[in-house]
Amino acid sequence: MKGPSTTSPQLPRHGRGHRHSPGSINYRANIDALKRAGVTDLLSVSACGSLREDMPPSSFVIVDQFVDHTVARSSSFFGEGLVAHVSMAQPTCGRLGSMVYGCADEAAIPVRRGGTYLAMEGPQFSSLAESRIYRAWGCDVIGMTNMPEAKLAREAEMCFLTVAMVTDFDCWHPDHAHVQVADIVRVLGENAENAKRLIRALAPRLREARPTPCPHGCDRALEGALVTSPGARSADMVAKLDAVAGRVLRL
Ligand SMILES: CSC[C@H]1O[C@H](OP(=O)(O)O)[C@H](O)[C@@H]1O
Ligand SMILES: Nc1ncnc2[nH]cnc12
Repeated sequence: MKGPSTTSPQLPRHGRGHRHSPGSINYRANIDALKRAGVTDLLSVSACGSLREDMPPSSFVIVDQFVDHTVARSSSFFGEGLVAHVSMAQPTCGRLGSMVYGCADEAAIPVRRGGTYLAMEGPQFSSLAESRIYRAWGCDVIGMTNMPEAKLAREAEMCFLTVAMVTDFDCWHPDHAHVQVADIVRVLGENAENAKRLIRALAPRLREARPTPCPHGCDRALEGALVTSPGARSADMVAKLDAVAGRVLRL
């Protein structure tokens, strides 16, 4: 979501025609490009499996926590020559969460506030044993894309929120067949209109809220996070991170 006087750009993370697998999406390029385009608030709308009986297919869940179980992705903009440690204690933006919840309520879209998203590596779906473990861990929904997206959005000082569109019961439910792509695509199609209504309702609310700083500090996440002393910073890294971290690097 871009600043007050602009429209809301959308970015299909799997590329046009769904060419990128969850593990091969260039998440850093996506977040960097959005930051350069002036985006301040990022709503991640994602198809997810449900790990709970009371979050059935077609329901929407406003995710507020993540368990990152991905293993093979670049999950930070920072590293050798420019080290930073941001907090992920509250990985989603509470202000964005309240706005989305209000919009869903007004638009009579069934939505649940709060849920933990298990990010798996994929691209294969989970085994029954894995699905049962994630349920035992207290996770609510499962997907393959929101990590490292949420971590990178935090490093880029964006307000970030995931709306999980539940499409299936993964493979743990004794009364439901295990998940298949065709079911996900069908349920997504049935819920596309609700997702569009939600986003349309959110845009004007964001425009009203945005002139004020984020009350949860998402837009200041890098303050106090850089540990590499100015004299030891790699000029290359500083140049590369001009959009993501320019605000604090120029201080
Ligand atoms: C097409 S089924 C599996 C695919 O769906 C989800 O993607 P997204 O989060 O972009 O909606 C899931 O994480 C998998 O990547
Ligand atoms: N069951 C599932 N596991 C992982 N990603 C998903 N996306 C939609 N359903 C999913």
